[in-house]
This record gives sequence, C-alpha cells and structure tokens, in this order.
Amino acid sequence: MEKSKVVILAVGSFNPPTFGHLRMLEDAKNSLELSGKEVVEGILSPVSDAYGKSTLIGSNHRLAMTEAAVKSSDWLRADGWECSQPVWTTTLNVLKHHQQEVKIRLGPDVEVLLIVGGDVVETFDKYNADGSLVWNLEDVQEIVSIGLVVQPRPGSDPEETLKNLDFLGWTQNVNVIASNVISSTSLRAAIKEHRSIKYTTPDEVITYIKEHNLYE
Ligand SMILES: Nc1ncnc2c1ncn2[C@@H]1O[C@H](COP(=O)(O)OP(=O)(O)OP(=O)(O)O)[C@@H](O)[C@H]1O
Ligand SMILES: NC(=O)c1ccc[n+]([C@@H]2O[C@H](COP(=O)(O)O)[C@@H](O)[C@H]2O)c1
Repeated sequence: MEKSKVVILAVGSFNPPTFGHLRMLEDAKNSLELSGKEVVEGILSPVSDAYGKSTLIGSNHRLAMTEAAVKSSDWLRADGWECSQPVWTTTLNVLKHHQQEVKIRLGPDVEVLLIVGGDVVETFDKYNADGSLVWNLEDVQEIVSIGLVVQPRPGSDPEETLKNLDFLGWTQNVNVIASNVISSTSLRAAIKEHRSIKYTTPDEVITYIKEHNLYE
C-alpha cells in the first residue's frame, strides 16, 4: 500500500535559527516515518515583522539566516510567504496557505502537519496582557484536527496543557514525540535504527561514520 505523504511546517521567529529547530524537524520526520508516513518536505516559515515582538530583527535577515541554515538539507526549505505579509498571519492561516500551495505543487493528497515545541503548546491556554487569549481555541482545535506534532522542550510540560484542554475532546490527535536529547548513546542507537543524526554532530562526522559503516 502506498504511504500517505506529508509536509511538516514549522513556524516561529527563527531569530536566529538554531540546531534545535532543525533537530525538531528531523525528529518529527523520523517519528512520522516510523508511523508509516512519507515525509516529502519540511518548511520553516519565519514570522512577519508585524508580529511586533520587541526582540525580532528584520525578517530579511531572519529569512536569509533560515535559508542558510537549511542549505545542507535535502528535504528542508525556508519559505518567505509569511514574513512577506504586511500584517501578522495567524498560524492557522499560515497552515491553510501551505495546504493550498502544497496541493498544487505536490499533489491533492499531500497533507501539511504543524510541528511546534512544547513551549508553544503551553501558550494555547494563556492570556495576553489585555485579557484576550493568545490563541483562538477554535484555531487550535482546527490545527489539531489536521494533525499536530509536538516536541517537548526542557522546562515545558505540553502534556499537562493538553490534559487541561482535553475536556474539549480533541487533543488525542496530537503526536507528542520524544524530546531532543543529544548523547553519544542516542546517536549510536539512532544509527542502528537508521534514524537521522543530522544536526546532532558536524556533517563531517556523519560522513566519516557512513564511510566507515560505524555503529551499524
Ligand atoms: N530545541 C528545541 N526543541 C524543540 N522545539 C524547538 C526547539 N527550539 C525551537 N523550537 C520550536 O521551534 C519553533 C520556532 O521557535 P522560535 O523561532 O520562536 O524559537 P525559540 O527558541 O522559542 O525562540 P525565542 O528564544 O526567541 O523565544 C517553536 O515551535 C519552538 O517551540
Ligand atoms: N493565535 C495564533 O495563531 C498564534 C498565537 C501565538 C503565537 N503564534 C505563532 O507561534 C510562533 C511562536 O511565537 P512565540 O515566539 O511568540 O512563541 C509564531 O510563529 C507565532 O506566529 C500563533
């Protein structure tokens, strides 16, 4: 049977992009592929300057750095649509934009899944200073019904937030993957199981390991 094809979308500041962002995407790809899906692309979408976070540097720099960050990847790409918008776009609408674009470019059956770190999930039920919710819960519900992948981060407990939201009856559709812990043991295990170790160690080390068939 043909595997279902998916694209993973990561939104955020990328101010600057880090190995943490890139590992999050590699881990999500590994996890989705273990569950029988084919991951055809990963998109990193820097937020527009109009998001208004005081620490944000210009999106021209954040997009250029994100493009540089994915240069050595054969499946990740930076996308400038969101940051070229003059107004801030909600994450649901960024997701919908890519759903439409991917259907045209890669085919009508290719799904787009959002990936976020645990810290973002923790903001799902939080309020802004003006008393409004940070996220519209209907947006979160729609994102989750499409399919959400979460990677916990140190100090975040996304499962607790999801449990609190579970009265809404839809959070079972969230795929919480293992957090990103880098150790030599975890790299040896990943190599044995044919999972990616990219962005855990320099590319030169990965090439050496491959050339010498180490840890197989
Ligand atoms: N090390 C990491 N592990 C898992 N997810 C991560 C990691 N670093 C970033 N992310 C996730 O990547 C997405 C984009 O994050 P963003 O660019 O806002 O980075 P950030 O590290 O949270 O930035 P800042 O420190 O400026 O708030 C978010 O979903 C965030 O949770
Ligand atoms: N309601 C929403 O759609 C919503 C709310 C807060 C953050 N976000 C997104 O989450 C990402 C991370 O934002 P923060 O760096 O503020 O956590 C950004 O891409 C931002 O656009 C979306």
